Amino acid sequence: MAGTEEDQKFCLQEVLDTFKLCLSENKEVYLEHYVAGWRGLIKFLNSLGSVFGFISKDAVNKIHILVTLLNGESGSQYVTVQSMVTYELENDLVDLTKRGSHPESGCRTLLRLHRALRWLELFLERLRTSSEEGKTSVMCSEAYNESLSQFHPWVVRKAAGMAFCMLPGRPAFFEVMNVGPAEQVVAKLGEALPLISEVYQITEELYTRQSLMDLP
Ligand SMILES: CCCCCCCCCCCCC/C=C/[C@@H](O)[C@H](COP(=O)(O)O)NC(=O)CCCCCCCCCCCCCCC
Repeated sequence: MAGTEEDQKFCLQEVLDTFKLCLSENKEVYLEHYVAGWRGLIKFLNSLGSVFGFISKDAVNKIHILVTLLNGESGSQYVTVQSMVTYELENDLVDLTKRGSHPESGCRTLLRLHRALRWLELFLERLRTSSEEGKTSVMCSEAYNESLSQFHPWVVRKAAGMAFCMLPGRPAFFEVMNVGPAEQVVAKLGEALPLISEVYQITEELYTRQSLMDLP
């Protein structure tokens, strides 16, 4: 079925463009574009094969929760991450210390993606500075161990570790990024990373300020 979203090829440029759109003039993070950025990344993950299915399934679930909130009757409160946080906190829509009546709040859902964004930042930086012989599986697991893994139970860490071993080598990986020869991929990564870092940093500061870093 040509033309469906699933069929469209991943393109790093597209993800870059989406992350560019994420920040408003006064440095608020637009939820719509944040979610679209993740959608693009998941397209990439899906093109790597079904061993990554359990990862993309969880990410798709989380995106779905956020999109439902965005399109719901209080959608106007979810335009930016900042407005979402204010709205959910003011209306007691967040389980702050233990899981209760709001297991799928926007705040806790976004926090999971936010933690994964740190992994992405570390991984892409390794990829950008790697040599031709660099092993993507090693870069990926190092980035994971430095970030996301601390939030995952043993069984998830184990499954993730096994999936990383199935990652294609650097040349095939670069090919899937779909932006031309290796030097161009490296240049595009260099463009994308500051944008991803800034979105990460702004969210990190907001969540820290509001004591939302440990949402159950
Ligand atoms: C390219 C290789 C991709 C490797 C992806 C590395 C991340 C590994 C994450 C493993 C997550 C396993 C699934 C389960 C997760 C959940 O338990 C856990 C906690 O949620 P809960 O509190 O609701 O229970 N969820 C999470 O931590 C969120 C994980 C979201 C992962 C999104 C990963 C998307 C990866 C996109 C790859 C893009 C590559 C970029 C190249 C340009």
